[in-house]
Amino acid sequence: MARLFSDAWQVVIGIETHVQLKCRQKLFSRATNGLLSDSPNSRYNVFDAAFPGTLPKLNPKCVDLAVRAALALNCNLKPRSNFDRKHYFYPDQPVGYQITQYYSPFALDGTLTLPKLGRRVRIKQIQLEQDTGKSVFDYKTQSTLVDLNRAGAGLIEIVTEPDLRSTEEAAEYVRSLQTLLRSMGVSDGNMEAGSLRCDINVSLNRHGEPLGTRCEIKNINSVRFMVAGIQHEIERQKSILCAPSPMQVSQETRGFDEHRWETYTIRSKEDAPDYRYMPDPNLGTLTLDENTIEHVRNRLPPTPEATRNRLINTYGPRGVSEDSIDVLMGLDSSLDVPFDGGTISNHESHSTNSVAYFDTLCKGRDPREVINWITQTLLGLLSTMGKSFSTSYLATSQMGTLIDLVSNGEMTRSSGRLLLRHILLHSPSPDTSIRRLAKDLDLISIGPTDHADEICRRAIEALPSEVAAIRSGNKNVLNRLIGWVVRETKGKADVQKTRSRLEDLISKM
Ligand SMILES: Nc1ncnc2c1ncn2[C@@H]1O[C@H](COP(=O)(O)OP(=O)(O)OP(=O)(O)O)[C@@H](O)[C@H]1O
Ligand SMILES: [Mg+2]
Ligand SMILES: [Mg+2]
Repeated sequence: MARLFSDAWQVVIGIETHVQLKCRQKLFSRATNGLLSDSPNSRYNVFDAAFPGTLPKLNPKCVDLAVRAALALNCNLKPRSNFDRKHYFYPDQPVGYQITQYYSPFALDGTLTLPKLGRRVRIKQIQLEQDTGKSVFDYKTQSTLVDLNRAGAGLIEIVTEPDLRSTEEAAEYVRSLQTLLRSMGVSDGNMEAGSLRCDINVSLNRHGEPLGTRCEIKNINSVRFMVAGIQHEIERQKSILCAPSPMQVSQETRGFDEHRWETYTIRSKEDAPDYRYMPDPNLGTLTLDENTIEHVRNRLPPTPEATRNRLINTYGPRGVSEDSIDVLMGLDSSLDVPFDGGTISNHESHSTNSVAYFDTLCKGRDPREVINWITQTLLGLLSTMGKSFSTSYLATSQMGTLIDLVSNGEMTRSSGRLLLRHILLHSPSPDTSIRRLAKDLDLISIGPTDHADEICRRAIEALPSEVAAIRSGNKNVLNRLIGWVVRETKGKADVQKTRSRLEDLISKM
């Protein structure tokens, strides 16, 4: 009964995504964009701090990246658009307004098709705007500290029509948008670091009836939180609409409580700030002529879809599964260094790092081995260390040597794993010889030498009753002898080779 009741409701979701542009300098000032590791207030200039008399100057490189995003999302680009002031008073926004494009955004009417669920999501508009600084409340001194490093950084806000119908669709939308923007070199798209943040609008209505009133969950920085926030919002709105004396959902701006996994009221519609939008008199019209747009269009990096197809066609026949290609494509690193978006390159390496890393490693190697090392061993080790994926931990030549040492039997797989772990923990310099390091760490296998034979003989001597059991047909006991050899060689003995060596020796007894 409860199930039938809940199915009567349609879930409607629209998403506003704020994306930090991967540009060296800010949107209207020449200050360099800050990194998370920078000390507070080390990356701003007089304009970002709103000194009187300073004027904005549009950074064409931000425009260039914004145009890339709009083209990748199939938008119509407006030949002329303008900037407006949106007023609100927060300490991390010294001038008292944010410059955005309210009346006339530069891109309209795009689409993003969700690759797995197949739904076409309409993009209502994209606007260029500034980021704010950050305020941090210090409990010790009971005061608010302001960091202006992020103030004035270039953002685009990508707004969908209310086209999404479930948490699955919302999650796939954000993930595919993230992959698209990364592969276009538009943004790091790193949700945890705040370079991609979403406002999620949720409403419920009965099928066939007009849309319900939306509540907006602000500033979501992970897909998990987004899904939990939407789920909670659906239940909350349902309980209002289905109460014994049903009520209307009131329009609200809500937050997501990461500890309680619930949304909570930030402000109601009545308390909504009056932004007093007005055209910014200090900025002229942003003009985008056909030549500029064509120039960007002709040099767009391949879309994730094109890259995925290429990978499947090239490596599929050589045994690499589509699933592992999807894992690889989801690995894009978030670069530590700000990227100067002005240099458009149609080479994938700056944007789809993990793919370029994989392509390079596959030259002369079995792609199945390479994909396993990247998506299983490397990724597994990184997750136990709480680190995120990056191709910068070891150069392709070093990773290549490591893979070769294992493939050609000079090192066991478990020693290779140990070596990789050592490298991740100690970050040796890019010119360190991996073979040398493996030798220094005593990880090079014992080969098919007398030494290996001798250890197997010692195992046979040490475990006479096990040998007797094997000789009388109990083959499983061989594992105990193999275990003994592996322990004795501190994991350097190759298990397969040890097995056949022991079998050979025992059969000759
Ligand atoms: N009934 C609805 N249910 C769910 N989502 C909706 C509904 N109506 C509109 N939306 C979505 O709400 C979002 C509105 O974003 P938009 O930027 O246009 O305005 P805003 O939220 O009022 O402004 P701000 O940028 O200041 O937050 C869009 O993504 C839109 O698809
Ligand atoms: Mg908006
Ligand atoms: Mg909004």
